[in-house]
Amino acid sequence: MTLEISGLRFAYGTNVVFDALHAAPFQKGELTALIGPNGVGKSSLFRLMAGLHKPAEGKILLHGTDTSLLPDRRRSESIFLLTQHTAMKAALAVFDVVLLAKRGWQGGRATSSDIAHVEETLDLLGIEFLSDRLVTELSGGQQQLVALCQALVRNPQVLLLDEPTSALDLRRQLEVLRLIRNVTRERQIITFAALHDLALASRFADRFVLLHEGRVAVDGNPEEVLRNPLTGNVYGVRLEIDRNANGSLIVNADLTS
Ligand SMILES: Nc1ncnc2c1ncn2[C@@H]1O[C@H](COP(=O)(O)OP(=O)(O)OP(=O)(O)O)[C@@H](O)[C@H]1O
Repeated sequence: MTLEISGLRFAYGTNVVFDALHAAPFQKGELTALIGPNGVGKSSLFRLMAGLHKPAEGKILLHGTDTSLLPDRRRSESIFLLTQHTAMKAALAVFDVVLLAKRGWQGGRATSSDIAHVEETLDLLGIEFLSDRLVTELSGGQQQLVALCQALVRNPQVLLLDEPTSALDLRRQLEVLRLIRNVTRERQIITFAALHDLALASRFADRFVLLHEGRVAVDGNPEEVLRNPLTGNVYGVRLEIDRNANGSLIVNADLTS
């Protein structure tokens, strides 16, 4: 199974965000970090992939099927988008919002297997102790973990995570990205995460895709992309890349002017 993007053109009115965007196919079991400066189009690309926007031209193909032709229900079962600003406005318990996500479009009562799956997923993210708390009364980071739980419990084929660690503390950022990478491999999901912390992203992503001026500017494994001189140029910084004793990449960024 692959996801392919070809000849994608998309604009908000006269603001052209993508102009003939192409990317090499994305494979199942791979975590891709979607990177680029603010406003480059990461969230817009996610919304296009999730079918919330329609491209003016071009296609997004999942298993060779144009995703814009999939019925809404099929598309929402296959592709899950976790947005940056997940609204947790209903005064429902954590367990119930995750169960609602699990049930999705199905009517009727929750089965014992649904309940077991919700419990397992809360446990996987280490937030089973929040089960009975109202989501409206959680911290920003706790809400982000609940939203991730909603994503994982759905078992999508494509997982789109828009800045999934932005509200998390240092340890949680590492734990959550490790979990996302492991789940991606074990369940053979095609996962994308929009991330701004390139050093953190390089520790867990298989592939970096850097967006710039409506296209893919650099694409490759994290080290290749970070060492490509274009990457620093796109961000308007001088980048120096090193490795620490554990083999993790160190990313030093300096202003060029
Ligand atoms: N609903 C909208 N209507 C009009 N323009 C929009 C809308 N959403 C985004 N844009 C514009 O489209 C461009 C891409 O925005 P997008 O949110 O996709 O960028 P991003 O890479 O996700 O940014 P960030 O890193 O800041 O989250 C920006 O110029 C933005 O101002």
